[in-house]
Amino acid sequence: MPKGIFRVPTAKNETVLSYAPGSQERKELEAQLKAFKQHEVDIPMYIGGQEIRTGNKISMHPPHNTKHCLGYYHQGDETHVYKAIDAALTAKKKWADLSWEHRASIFLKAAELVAGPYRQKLNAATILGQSKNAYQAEIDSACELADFLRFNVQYMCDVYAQQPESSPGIWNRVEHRPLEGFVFALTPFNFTAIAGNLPTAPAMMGNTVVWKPSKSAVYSAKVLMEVFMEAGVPAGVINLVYASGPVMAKVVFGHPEFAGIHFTGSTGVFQSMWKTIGANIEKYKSYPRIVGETGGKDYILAHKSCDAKAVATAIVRGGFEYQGQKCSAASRVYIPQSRWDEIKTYVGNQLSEIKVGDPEDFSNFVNAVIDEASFDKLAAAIDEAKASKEAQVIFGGNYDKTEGYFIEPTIIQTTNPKYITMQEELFGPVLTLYVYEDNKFEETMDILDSTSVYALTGAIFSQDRYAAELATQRLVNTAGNFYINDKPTGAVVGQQPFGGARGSGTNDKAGSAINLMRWVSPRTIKETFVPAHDYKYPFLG
Ligand SMILES: NC(=O)c1ccc[n+]([C@@H]2O[C@H](COP(=O)([O-])OP(=O)(O)OC[C@H]3O[C@@H](n4cnc5c(N)ncnc54)[C@H](O)[C@@H]3O)[C@@H](O)[C@H]2O)c1
Ligand SMILES: N[C@@H](CCC=O)C(=O)O
Repeated sequence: MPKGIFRVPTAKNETVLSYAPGSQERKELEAQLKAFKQHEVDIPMYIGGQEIRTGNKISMHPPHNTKHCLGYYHQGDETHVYKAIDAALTAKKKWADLSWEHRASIFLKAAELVAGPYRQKLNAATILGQSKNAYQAEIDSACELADFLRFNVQYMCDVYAQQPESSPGIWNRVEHRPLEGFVFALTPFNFTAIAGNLPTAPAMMGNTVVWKPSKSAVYSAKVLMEVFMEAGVPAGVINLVYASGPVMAKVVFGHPEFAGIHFTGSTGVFQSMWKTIGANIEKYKSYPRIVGETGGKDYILAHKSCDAKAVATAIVRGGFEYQGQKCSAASRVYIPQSRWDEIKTYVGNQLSEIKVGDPEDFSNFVNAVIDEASFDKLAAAIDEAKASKEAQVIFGGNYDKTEGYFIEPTIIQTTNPKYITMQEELFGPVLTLYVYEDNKFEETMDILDSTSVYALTGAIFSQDRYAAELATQRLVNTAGNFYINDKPTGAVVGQQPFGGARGSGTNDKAGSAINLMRWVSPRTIKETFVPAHDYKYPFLG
């Protein structure tokens, strides 16, 4: 037990390295990419500290070079999910009883490993497995992940420090117990940092975890697991399983010790899991915590007073970085008529410079989308727009899956502000734009508010302070992360706590004390120093 009231190191955001030609980090990353490509990796599951190989081997291929095989992972089944739950429950007591400062040390060490010796392994695995360019990998798998780990340690202390008042003669205190049972972490393909955060945040608070990554991000998940083990996460605290989503869901949500789910992914999957949990509610020992950050239909709204070049840059970066596969990516845009020609020219100039291709060639800004299903969905949306009377493809519109799943950055202009792609998440480099009459700014905000079920991120561009304030107020429920004169992507841990409401999730703000609070069950302890010896009220004499 601790013999001091310790202060953890103050968290600071990890510096983003430049990867400029000739830089040390670039040489290291290139060497790591080469090393990963030279031999096929064989990835086991990690359950209770054991490496589990089933022989049911699934091959992994870079989305931008589908003929290349990166290696294999061993697919599990129902029995492995049960094993992982048992391992988590077995490890639980010892882990929950470990003093918090030792848990803190483990995750602070993990952050140092991420920022140091594992940086280029994580970046290279993310570049190859998830088709991110060097900059996108760096801000995700190196910087955001290190930030999650360091800031969460600080927030853990903030949670523990929340203590009640005590009146004379008594001492009230609250302890933040981990949840009873195990936590299920279910992670998406698009951010290695999110895959690292979802199991570690509950674990940091004393929980043990069963973790299933996306099948498209197993390569980086394996490197994450190596980091956790080297940092000293004990056997059974985080168990990495690759079984299909529905198989995982059946076993996990049917288990009486299921204590909570930490999910990031699509809205449809989240809603179906919530229904299953609801249907099973009588099976559980406690009411499970359901934390999910899900889809978005994120917007840019430009006012007639906007800085046109800044809007154009926000469209290009916010819409097309990482192929628009950020939940925060700008995917619907509202532009006033009087500024459209100017903005369109700037967008066109920037897009004409952008190269699409393999992320291992550092000059490519846009790389491949994650898989064939995503490619086909995006290609179909583009074709539909080309054929529609309400829409036209004004930039891009080409696609090709010969070598990898490449979609050209595409802008659809529509005359219908409720056109299908103004409403539904596509999750790719396809953005839809509507030009409104300058005097319909307020009406356009009402349309924006009622067009989509999502409320994740949004941006207003305005040099007119009254218009900026009006939009901030009028659009209050349209985004959990709202930007003024900036693109709606790129939230930084510790600076812009991230998450949305409505159909975009439970808004428990990843990388914040709000999120960590979901992984504890507080117990209030009242101690009375001199207990009463008489039952009578004073006025009874
Ligand atoms: N709001 C946020 O913070 C945030 C961040 C990143 C991604 N996202 C969202 O994630 C989505 C993209 O990620 P994705 O394609 O990996 O999402 P996804 O919903 O397809 O998958 C997420 C995880 O759920 C699993 N899964 C899929 N179907 C399942 C089922 N029927 N039962 C149980 N598990 C199942 C997947 O294997 C994966 O591990 C987008 O909708 C994006 O907006 C949101
Ligand atoms: N936090 C990231 C998005 C994560 C979702 O994919 C951003 O703000 O761009």
